[in-house]
Amino acid sequence: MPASAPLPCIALIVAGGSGQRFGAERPKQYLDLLGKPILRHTLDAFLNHPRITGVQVVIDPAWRAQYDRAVAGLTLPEPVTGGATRQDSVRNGLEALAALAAPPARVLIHDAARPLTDAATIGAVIDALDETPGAVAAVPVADTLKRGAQGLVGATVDRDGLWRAQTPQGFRFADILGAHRAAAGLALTDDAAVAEQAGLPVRLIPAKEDNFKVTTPDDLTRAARVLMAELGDIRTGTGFDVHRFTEGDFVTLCGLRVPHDQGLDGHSDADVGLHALTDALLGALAAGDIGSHFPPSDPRWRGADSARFLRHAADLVAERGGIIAHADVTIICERPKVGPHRAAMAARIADILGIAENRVSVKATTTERLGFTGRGEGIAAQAVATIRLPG
Ligand SMILES: Nc1ccn([C@@H]2O[C@H](COP(=O)(O)OP(=O)(O)OP(=O)(O)O)[C@@H](O)[C@H]2O)c(=O)n1
Ligand SMILES: C[C@](O)(CO)[C@H](O)COP(=O)(O)O
Repeated sequence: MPASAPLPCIALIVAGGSGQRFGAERPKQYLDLLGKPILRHTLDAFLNHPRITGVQVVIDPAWRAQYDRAVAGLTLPEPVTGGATRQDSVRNGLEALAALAAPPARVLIHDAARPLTDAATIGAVIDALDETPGAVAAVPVADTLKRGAQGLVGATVDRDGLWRAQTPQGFRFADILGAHRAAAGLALTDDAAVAEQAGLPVRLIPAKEDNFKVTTPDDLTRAARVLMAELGDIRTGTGFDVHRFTEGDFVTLCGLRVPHDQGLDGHSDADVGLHALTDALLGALAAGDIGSHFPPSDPRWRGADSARFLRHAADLVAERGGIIAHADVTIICERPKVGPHRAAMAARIADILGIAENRVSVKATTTERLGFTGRGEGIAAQAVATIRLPG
């Protein structure tokens, strides 16, 4: 039997508040969080969710220009005008959805001021609607609760069974529309309370602490910290190396034996490219330089294959739980010509580092016959590497 199509589910994003507790010059949902308005973070979370079939935003038209900035580039239905309270704004949004030619079967009501909602929570709230008319994302209370009285502890409140309600709060559409209509005039701070008034069962969906509501400036700082931690600790290192020419008939460059009428002088195989890149990775890790890991005074490294040095640096990144995002090496010499070997060199580096070839670049330049490389006295190389460590 073919599986039935998922029921349409609209995300109703309420962004009609004025953010009095935040106290900014504009409502908090229009403030930037790491360069993007809070509202846009929220919208992206729902627009990118495969189970959400549409998004309707509720706003205060006084802030229309800010709204337009936040949704630039998106195709959304015209926003609905909010009301004096969150409850009014939600009801206005539901009425607008009810007026559609095809109202949705389900609705997820969500605060614009919760920009860090994860896909799993959205999915879990939607899934719960198969069994119950309502579902609310929530976090169990973990702290001991006190009721205050004139700055003193008046009483300790039993926290057993207590949860902190978040959004999204999901409902079967006809149920919550009726419940909101019936609750008009009451002062209820969330839609689960509206459903409760109507006697609708609402399931608690364990959610994440990171799905907090931006209410004060401290919350905005916290949200930026959470996003930065998700990005991880991104670092860039640079490396530079030089080896002089000596007698010989090949040079080793970026792990490849390149025929030439001279060789390169060095304790190891004198691979300037791999040495510069090893230093770039060590630099990104703030873990010293190639000389401190492989001292030239140590006979073990005489004539060594420099791939070993580079692999060691890559292993150090992996030991820290990191990844190598890219590596870029520039070889500086008049001769030999590097161009014909560039692709093979990049492939060799990618192989040593265990990363995709499209994350490695090998370039070459001359110095217009200027300086020691220009006079053909040796080869220099510089490298840049970017790594990402866990945040
Ligand atoms: N009249 C209102 C009040 C609130 N909201 C929205 O409801 C969500 C949660 O409300 P809250 O955090 O209380 O926002 P504000 O009312 O803006 O804040 P404050 O209470 O500090 O003024 C927010 O996304 C807010 O924009 C709304 O759409 N219409
Ligand atoms: C809906 C809500 O986000 C659930 O925690 C909350 O009720 C919003 O309003 P509040 O004024 O910040 O309580």
